[in-house]
Parts: sequence; structure tokens; C-alpha cells
Amino acid sequence: MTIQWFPGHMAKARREVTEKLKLVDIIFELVDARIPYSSRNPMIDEIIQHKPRLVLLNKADMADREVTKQWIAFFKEKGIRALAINSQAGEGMKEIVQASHEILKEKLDRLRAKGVRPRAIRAMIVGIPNAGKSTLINRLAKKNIAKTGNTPGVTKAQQWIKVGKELELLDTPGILWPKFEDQEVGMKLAITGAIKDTLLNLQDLTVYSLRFLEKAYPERLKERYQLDNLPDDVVAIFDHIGKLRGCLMGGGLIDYDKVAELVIREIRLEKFGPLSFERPQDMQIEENNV
Ligand SMILES: Nc1nc2c(ncn2[C@@H]2O[C@H](COP(=O)(O)OP(=O)(O)OP(=O)(O)O)[C@@H](O)[C@H]2O)c(=O)[nH]1
Repeated sequence: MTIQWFPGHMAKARREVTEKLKLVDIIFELVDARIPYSSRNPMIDEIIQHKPRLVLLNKADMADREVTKQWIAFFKEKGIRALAINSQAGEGMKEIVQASHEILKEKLDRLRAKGVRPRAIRAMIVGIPNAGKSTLINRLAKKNIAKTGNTPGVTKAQQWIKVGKELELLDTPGILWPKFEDQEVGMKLAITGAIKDTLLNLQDLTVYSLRFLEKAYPERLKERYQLDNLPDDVVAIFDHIGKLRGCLMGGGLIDYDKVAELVIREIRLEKFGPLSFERPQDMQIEENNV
């Protein structure tokens, strides 16, 4: 889905999430495990206020396992529970239900102490486009989509998906915008497919990606393109890949657009293995935005 994020559109998205907040006990904040900082909405704390939340690091199968562990520890330090999941394969689904109960334990215990038999926990998913919201909903839903009538306070009828006996999930996720003002964040969103790369210059994206691989995964880069060492000049890497893979124009000149397409395609096809494009220690994360 391509969304043009105009100010009016952002305000509408925010309003929709705020309205639905009243209906749920917990928010599942879905982010891309490869870019847990860049794939968060910049105003998420302000929007969801003090509503309990579970951060879901989705697409964990495509991310560096060790780095994902560091992110989970990072969130834990901030008092936020985070889980690594793979919605496509359905990994981590039971853990979501379990963690939700643990996060809401005090509230549920209080209700029990008052003699109220707790109902199923109600949750909604929020995340930026392409985070995997529909995939996760379908995974959790199996065939358990339950229609409930009009819910007071909201104009549209909400449908709840039953996930086992103890969790109900709102069938429509909250779609929020990413932090796209920042150039580097934009690069990471493009390389992971969260925004269309037609919005960026493909050669710039490739320069960014090669520099990133050089720094974070030099051995994988050398191995993939048979490089004995990594030249300082990124153009020399383009030239080398162009010659190696036959990305040439007439007269034997390197076709840089073809090299760019090839590198980006190979990153997306996981030819370099699972990659994490950001680590918690590299991020300058404002305290109040986590
Ligand atoms: N490898 C992998 N791919 C995933 C995972 N979850 C989702 N995807 C893929 O990511 C892409 C986006 O998933 P969607 O479920 O459409 O994302 P969405 O957040 O609903 O997207 P919008 O409708 O744009 O808001 C699809 O190609 C999914 O197959 C995952 O855990 N692992």
C-alpha cells in the first residue's frame, strides 16, 4: 500500500488510533527487527500515552539474531517488553499472548481481587506501512474472526479476532507514519522496503548500503563480490562489481544503474544473510521517544 503522508493524513491516522485506543487494554507496536528505531512512528509515545504496550520486532528471520537480542535488552532497560517474531512463518505467536498476560498481570489481578472475572484481553496492532501488520493479523486470526456489533463511541463496527480464549485483537491495525524527514532513516526505510525506492536515487541508496556493509558486515561483502580488500573509494567497489557481474554499457563502461539495481536486489533477497541495519548503541535515541 502506498500512502502519501500529508499533514492532514497524519492527523487522520492519529485520530483513528486515538479513538481505537479506548477499546483496547494493550497496544502491539509492530516494528521491523532490521530497523527497530527507524521503523517506529516518531510520535508513538505521545499517541498511545500510558497504554500498556508490547513491542514486536517483526521479520526477525531477516535480521541479525544477535543484534535483535541487543534490541530486546535495550527495550527492557526502558521498561518496555519486546519480542522477536516472524509473522510470515508464525513464529512467536504464543509468546505474544503470554507476554500480554504478563504485562497486564497487575490489572488482571486487581480485577480478580474485586471479584470481577476478567474478560479476554483486548489488543490492537499499530505500525508503519509494510511492517507486516496484515500478515500478523492473519497469522493470529487463523479462522477466528468474530463479528461484534456496533461499539459505542466509534462510528464503524469493530471486528474482533479471537486468539485463543484469552486474547481479542482488533481486525484493523493502526497505520502510522515513519520518521522520514531524516535522510538516513529514509535510506533504511527504502532498503527494507517500507518506502518505495523510486522516492530515492538508487545509486545513492547503493552507496549508503555498500558503506553500511563495509562497516557492519565487511566479511560478507568481501565474500559476496570476491573482494580481497575493501577500497576506501566506494566507486571502486561499484567498478569491481560491474566488471565481475558484467554490468557494462557500450565501450566497456560500467553501468552504475545496473550495479545499483543488482546490489539492492541481492540485499533484499538476503544474499548477504540476515542483516540488521541499526544497533541500539549506534542510535541517538531521545530518552522521551522510547
Ligand atoms: N520475511 C518476513 N516477511 C514478512 C514478515 N511479516 C511480513 N512479511 C512480509 O512483509 C510484507 C509486508 O507485509 P504486510 O502484512 O502487507 O504489511 P502491512 O504492515 O500490513 O502493510 P500496509 O498494508 O502497507 O500497512 C509482505 O511481503 C509480507 O509477506 C516476517 O515476519 N518475515
